Amino acid sequence: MTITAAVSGASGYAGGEVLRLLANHPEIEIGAITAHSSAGSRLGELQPHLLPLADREIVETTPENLAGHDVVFLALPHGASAEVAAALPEDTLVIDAGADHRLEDPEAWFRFYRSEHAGTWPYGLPELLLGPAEAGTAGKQREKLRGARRIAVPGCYPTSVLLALTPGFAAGLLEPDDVVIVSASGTSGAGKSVKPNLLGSEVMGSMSPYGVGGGHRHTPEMEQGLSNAAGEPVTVSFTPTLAPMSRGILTTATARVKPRAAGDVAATLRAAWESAYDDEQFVHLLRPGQWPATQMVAGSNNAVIQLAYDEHAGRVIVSSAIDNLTKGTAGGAVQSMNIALGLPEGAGLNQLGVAP
Ligand SMILES: NC(=O)C1=CN([C@@H]2O[C@H](COP(=O)(O)OP(=O)(O)OC[C@H]3O[C@@H](n4cnc5c(N)ncnc54)[C@H](OP(=O)(O)O)[C@@H]3O)[C@@H](O)[C@H]2O)C=CC1
Ligand SMILES: CC(=O)N[C@@H](CCC(=O)OP(=O)(O)O)C(=O)O
Repeated sequence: MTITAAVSGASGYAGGEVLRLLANHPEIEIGAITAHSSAGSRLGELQPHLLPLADREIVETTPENLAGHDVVFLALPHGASAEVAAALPEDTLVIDAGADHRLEDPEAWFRFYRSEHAGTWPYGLPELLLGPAEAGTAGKQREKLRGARRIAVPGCYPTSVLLALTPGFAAGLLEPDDVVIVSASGTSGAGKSVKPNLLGSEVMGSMSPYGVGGGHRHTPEMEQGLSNAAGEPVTVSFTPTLAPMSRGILTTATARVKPRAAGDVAATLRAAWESAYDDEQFVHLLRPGQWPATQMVAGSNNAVIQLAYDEHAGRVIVSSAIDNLTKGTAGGAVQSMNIALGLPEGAGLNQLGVAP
């Protein structure tokens, strides 16, 4: 039986990437392609790389146009998806790439988004460790996605950070109050609309931080996933930076190691990350000494991770690289769809990185 999928926000970066992946998905037929101000245009005018879909018409994002599909992907600005989703039948699989349904705590939502919380949906990060290994609750998020009909895809920075740090927290090896994270993102993370700080002349050959001082809205999403894994509240200091590249996130996260990780600390740390990801097809712990680079994963659903123990400072340093539009958005969305529908988890996601 053919599975039909509608994609909203199809003129944008996230929606375009969902379409790129679905065009190669063996089980999916692409149905309605919707957006807003570009409704009435041909997809080829806005997404010229999606050659097989170039003649398809973009229509307005309305419940009527999204009706009648098995799956609906929402890649809309924050605040727009809750209303659209509420008008869709409960048995339609709705996968939201936006932030509206990611957070469990309405107060944290209000603090960072200044609007009413729309609710919490199962979080679309299948490899996420759910709790401390010692408490015997350390299943993974994929179990919560099987059969789900509403899924909230993580933010791109939280994907890179949670994959990097949850193994250490779930294993009880890291102090919860001394976590420092710096991530560099490609400019596509900010979406397609024109912003002065994203003009080529501002970005090319230059890097700068933004959202400095704990203000970035992904902070509570990171703390939510890390606290659940640790079984105790985790506080992070997160600073994003903008890098002169179109795609990719490189995260460097450091945390103080608990005294209980005595003995060969480096080996204890590595064993925790190995056991978390040994069986994963998309999350790869690199060979010792090899460090992540965004090119390794460009256009692919893979995440690459490496860690080192800094004995002098008593800290673990974890580096992760993802493609913000693939594993960080559309790839995570398609992977979650596969799990929800009982398809092979990697269907349509076998692309490798394109380095150099
Ligand atoms: N870029 C990234 O790396 C990531 C993005 N996301 C999330 O995905 C979502 C889309 O982001 P991104 O693709 O980057 O953004 P873009 O600005 O590139 O695209 C936004 C899309 O939303 C459509 N749109 C705008 N306003 C409305 C509206 N009122 N009703 C319906 N559609 C509307 C636009 O249509 P039109 O052009 O026709 O007006 C366009 O298709 C956001 O929630 C973002 O947070 C999540 C993770 C990573
Ligand atoms: C470079 C850049 O600007 N990145 C975006 C994050 C993109 C993303 O994942 O965000 P959502 O939570 O909106 O889905 C930002 O910092 O706002």
